[in-house]
Amino acid sequence: MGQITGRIQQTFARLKTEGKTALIPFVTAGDPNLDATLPIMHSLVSAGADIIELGVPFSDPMADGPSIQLANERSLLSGTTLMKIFEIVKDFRKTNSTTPIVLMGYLNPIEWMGYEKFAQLASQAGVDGILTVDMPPEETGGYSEALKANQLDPIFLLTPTTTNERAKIICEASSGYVYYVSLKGVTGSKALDVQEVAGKVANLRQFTSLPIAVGFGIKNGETAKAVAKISDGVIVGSALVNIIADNQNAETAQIGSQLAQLLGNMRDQMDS
Ligand SMILES: O=P(O)(O)OC[C@@H](O)[C@@H](O)c1c[nH]c2ccccc12
Repeated sequence: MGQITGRIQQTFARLKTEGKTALIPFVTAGDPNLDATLPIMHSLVSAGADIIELGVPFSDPMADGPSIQLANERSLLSGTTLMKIFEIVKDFRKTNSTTPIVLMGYLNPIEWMGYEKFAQLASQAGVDGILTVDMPPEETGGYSEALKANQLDPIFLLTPTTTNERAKIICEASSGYVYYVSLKGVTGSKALDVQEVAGKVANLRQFTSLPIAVGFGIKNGETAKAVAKISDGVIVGSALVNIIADNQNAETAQIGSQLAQLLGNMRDQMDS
């Protein structure tokens, strides 16, 4: 008990020795359908993903913009549940034992299942970290404890309006990495000010030695490269989810290759 499996820590340690920044794609599990998710995950890894953020669909995803809201709808329509997501992760682990998986979502489905049962099943499936958008780190009431007891990293969000006082609390409650939200607004927003983000990330370093990954508004190789220079991880969501939407009636292999094209370009630019 209490032993950290540490796939996330190991990944960041490896990247550090390679002089690279983590590339972290987000897709909603079950989008456009349940069968597509496993091959999509493998495509993302082949294209250079270091960690996969897998969205757990929810009917009222208030932090999400239109693209990911629609992904949530497609996923729920295709019958995605937490239990089915655990099955997908289990299948993924049959051939990939190294790429960390972070489940990303809202508290409601997790509360329904109960923290302890959720944490046990997620861990058994091969999940590594949990990011619950609407869980404030100050009021974890057994949530973080249940995760940690099951070797899961609790990951929390920091935003441009987070005060230093709260940043300290959030960093202390986190393990694995912390997620810096680059701008005010919802997912899939337009412009990200790299200079401003650089200043914020530098400020956060005083509160944590954990890796700091940045998400929101990164949609091409150029921005990915710029953000990679000033952070430890580049998170890309809506740009990938838009590709899934545009190809939702295509063969899964086609979706995978389209996603790999964008992600591979980001990888190349980040590493160059
Ligand atoms: O979509 P963008 O702008 O590329 O940002 C990543 C983001 O989508 C992903 O990390 C995410 C999906 N849903 C969220 C809810 C809250 C915070 C972050 C997220």
